Amino acid sequence: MTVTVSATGLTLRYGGTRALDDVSLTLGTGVTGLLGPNGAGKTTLLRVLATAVPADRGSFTVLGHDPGSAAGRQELRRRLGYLPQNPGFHPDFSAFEFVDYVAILKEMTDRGARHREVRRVLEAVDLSDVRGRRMKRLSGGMRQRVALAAALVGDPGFLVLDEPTVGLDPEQRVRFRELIAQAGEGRTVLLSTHQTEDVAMLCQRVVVLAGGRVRFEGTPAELTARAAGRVWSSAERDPGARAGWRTGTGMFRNVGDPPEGADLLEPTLEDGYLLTLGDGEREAVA
Ligand SMILES: Nc1ncnc2c1ncn2[C@@H]1O[C@H](COP(=O)(O)OP(=O)(O)OP(=O)(O)O)[C@@H](O)[C@H]1O
Repeated sequence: MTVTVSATGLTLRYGGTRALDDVSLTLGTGVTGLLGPNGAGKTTLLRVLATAVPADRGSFTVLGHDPGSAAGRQELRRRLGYLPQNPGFHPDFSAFEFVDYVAILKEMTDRGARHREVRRVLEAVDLSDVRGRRMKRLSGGMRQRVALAAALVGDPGFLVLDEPTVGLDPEQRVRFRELIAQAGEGRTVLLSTHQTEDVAMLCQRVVVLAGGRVRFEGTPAELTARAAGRVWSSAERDPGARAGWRTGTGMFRNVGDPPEGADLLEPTLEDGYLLTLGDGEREAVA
């Protein structure tokens, strides 16, 4: 993997809360998923990497740019696309006006070139037909796509997406996956999500964060492999299971340390994720 983003010892406190606690990681081109329970520090990490908030300690570089200096920060921001958790929309802006507004903030001063770029990114997210429609009249899924289009303005090398698929219906979610996969070709994309399925379907790499610390960094297959031999079927909930539930077949699916001779099942990425978290943390999983 050619490293494009590298972070060392990132630490950030909010009062008594350590939102990030000595986080080190590396990213390469392609899509990396960031998983973690509520309050794990995902949004904080994305905000730090997007230079929206400085870390108390630690350092990082993005595409060779070090935000430690004003010049490095500016270069980094020029190469960055950021879709925050709650992008603020002016409800009366049209989709075109919203993306154009972001393009102006991204220093695109030539009106003609800027408008061509706005049309290009709206086309990329399949919204050319509704570009004149007011934001307040777009569906939630369309609004998310407008926000993605805005993040894609200027062809950024590093794309940071904070829970981009939240609130989307299954069809929109799949459509969004297509767009993110396309965006990940030749770019570094880091997206946070609570959907282990998004990670299994989309990501080449995955980072698990809990309590502000990195608990896992690797491929989705490696995270899934953590649950190999640790998922089994039984007629009743196995008391030794860390998690267990009756599935649609009527049988229980148990995750944990199986008894002798258990009827083992194929693990999923979600199983590997659950086993990576501690007991208290697992309860916090959304
Ligand atoms: N501005 C802030 N002021 C005080 N505490 C904060 C602030 N932002 C985050 N925190 C705290 O830092 C910790 C990490 O929060 P963060 O939002 O990064 O987690 P998250 O993994 O994104 O959670 P979620 O999945 O719920 O969005 C939490 O304990 C949170 O309450």
